[in-house]
Amino acid sequence: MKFGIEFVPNEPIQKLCYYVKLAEDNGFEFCWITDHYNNRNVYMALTMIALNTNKIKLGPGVTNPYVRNPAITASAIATLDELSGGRAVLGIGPGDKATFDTLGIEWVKPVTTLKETVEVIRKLLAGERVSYDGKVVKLAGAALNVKPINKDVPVYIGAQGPKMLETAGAIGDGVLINASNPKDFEAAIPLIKKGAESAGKKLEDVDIAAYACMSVDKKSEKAKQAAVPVVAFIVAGSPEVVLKRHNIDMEKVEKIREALKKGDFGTAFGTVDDAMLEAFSIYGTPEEVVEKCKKLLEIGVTQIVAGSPIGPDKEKAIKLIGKKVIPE
Ligand SMILES: C[C@H](OP(=O)(O)OC[C@@H](O)[C@@H](O)[C@@H](O)Cn1c2nc(=O)[nH]c(=O)c-2cc2ccc(O)cc21)C(=O)N[C@@H](CCC(=O)N[C@@H](CCC(=O)O)C(=O)O)C(=O)O
Repeated sequence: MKFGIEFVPNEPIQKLCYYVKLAEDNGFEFCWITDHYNNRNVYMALTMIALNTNKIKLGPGVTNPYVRNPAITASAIATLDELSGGRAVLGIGPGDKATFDTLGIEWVKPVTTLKETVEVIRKLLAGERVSYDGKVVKLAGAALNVKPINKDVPVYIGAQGPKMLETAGAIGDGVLINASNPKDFEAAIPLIKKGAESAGKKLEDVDIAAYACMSVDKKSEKAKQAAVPVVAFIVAGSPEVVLKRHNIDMEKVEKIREALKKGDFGTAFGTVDDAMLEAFSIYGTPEEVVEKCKKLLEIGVTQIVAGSPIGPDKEKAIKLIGKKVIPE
């Protein structure tokens, strides 16, 4: 079981560098930086982190094929790979509709767009001059001057929907699934397997990462309370099929959605119940978290990504996970 860590670049990058170095020193193998237009730039964050670490693999977790031309993303990843000494990974997903509505971007054929984007990025990173006349992606003789150290930069697909999961199995070296509970992986893994096999691969060729809301502390109740705000947002953004899978009280979901819209965080967070916390987070003492991680491993998850909030105290949580959760 591999362990990754996720950071949202919503605080000064120097602070993120400190946390990622601490994570590297505590046995985390992957660092994933989220990509949303309104936070600090993902590639500037990754550059600073690369210069302040020397082992941990790092990349966007996840970017999308709409806000940058594929050649720009390929150039950024090649540059990151060169300056990190071959440690770049590319996490890319379909992006989210709310963002594209805000930016006036049309969310055209997300599955097709992602497939074509990943195909041309791989060709560019392999040093090819690329002409491509796809349904969405068009290139006419594009080529990079910068060469990645690793010609096969691993590509992880951020996916949740069934078609996207199948596509991820087919085109990805890994899948990053925003989920924390075995039930979600029971549903996802057969789809990833189907996609992998349709591309002549085996399921074992795909790194299945649980991109989890994690909260670890010596005191279980403290860890639980720290997870509440993140779980409120996950509940509000979850599709009905996922909420029903976990028998979440739909009236409470509506109450949370309304409260978040109004900025009434007290009501929103106060409505989060234990069923929601069990469904959408991995929280507790290190011992409790180890048991929850074991269940994910049994179901076929191969990487656990400690996502926000990581713990009530990030620094303590990173050390606790390193010492008591990540196997020697
Ligand atoms: C497109 C969407 O895929 P989805 O995987 O469910 O999208 C939800 C999220 O995965 C997506 O918003 C991600 O970008 C969210 N996301 C992040 N999004 C961000 O913007 N930034 C991040 O940093 C980020 C991190 C992240 C990490 C893990 C993760 O799992 C997701 C993450 C969807 O609706 N899929 C459906 C329908 C697909 C579809 O549109 N099909 C159409 C079109 C087919 C075609 O495109 O050709 C059709 O069938 O006609 C499906 O998979 O079945």
